[in-house]
Amino acid sequence: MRLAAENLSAHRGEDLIFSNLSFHLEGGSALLLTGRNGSGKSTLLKVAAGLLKPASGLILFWYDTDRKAPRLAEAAHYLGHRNAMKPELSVRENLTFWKDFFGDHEGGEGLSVLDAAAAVELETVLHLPFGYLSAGQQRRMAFAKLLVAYRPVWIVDEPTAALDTSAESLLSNLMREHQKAGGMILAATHQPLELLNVEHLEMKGFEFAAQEFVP
Ligand SMILES: Nc1ncnc2c1ncn2[C@@H]1O[C@H](COP(=O)(O)OP(=O)(O)OP(=O)(O)O)[C@@H](O)[C@H]1O
Repeated sequence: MRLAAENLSAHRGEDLIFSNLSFHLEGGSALLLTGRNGSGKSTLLKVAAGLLKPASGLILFWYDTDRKAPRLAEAAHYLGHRNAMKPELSVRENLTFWKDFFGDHEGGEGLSVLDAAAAVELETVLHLPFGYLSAGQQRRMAFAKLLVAYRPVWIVDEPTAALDTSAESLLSNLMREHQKAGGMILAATHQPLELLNVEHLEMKGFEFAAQEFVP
């Protein structure tokens, strides 16, 4: 498994947020994006997840040496700032929806809804409307969405924001387990995540990008 980003640049509105970024990742490794607020971390993750079109460059993903995915997004889960759960549906209904909607990607199998909830230590609140959970419980449950359907790549934006230290280490541990099973992680964070085989990329923001841009 291999990922290559070549000369990526992206705009938000009129502003060039980053330019000519390149990185390479192998299965089991992680790219950790750091940088001040507004420096472009979420923008880069959205480009990787196929939610924003880059102004230039490409992201390519290979399952093995000679088989390329049509798009990285098809092999990836994306967990953004928002949890993407319906507040009025129960936790079980939300996770069941996502499990059916995503289905498993080749190469692995997602956990059952109960096992995924147990993995984030919330199996006792499956019957509650998602909207009743605390902010930290909601974030943990949103993370369980990554577990119910298999994807080799996890793209996660501030996955542990608003979490207490024990939940932070719980999710870090689940991310390391994903890496040990050969998975890849792209993460933006202000907290230390303690992932394995980490490449760091510090985002600098658009003032810097404008100086660097070579169209
Ligand atoms: N829809 C938009 N239109 C115009 N500008 C935008 C839009 N969305 C974001 N931006 C700008 O793009 C820049 C990069 O934002 P981005 O969310 O990628 O930063 P970030 O590094 O993830 O920040 P944070 O650490 O606060 O999450 C910011 O200056 C932001 O104001």
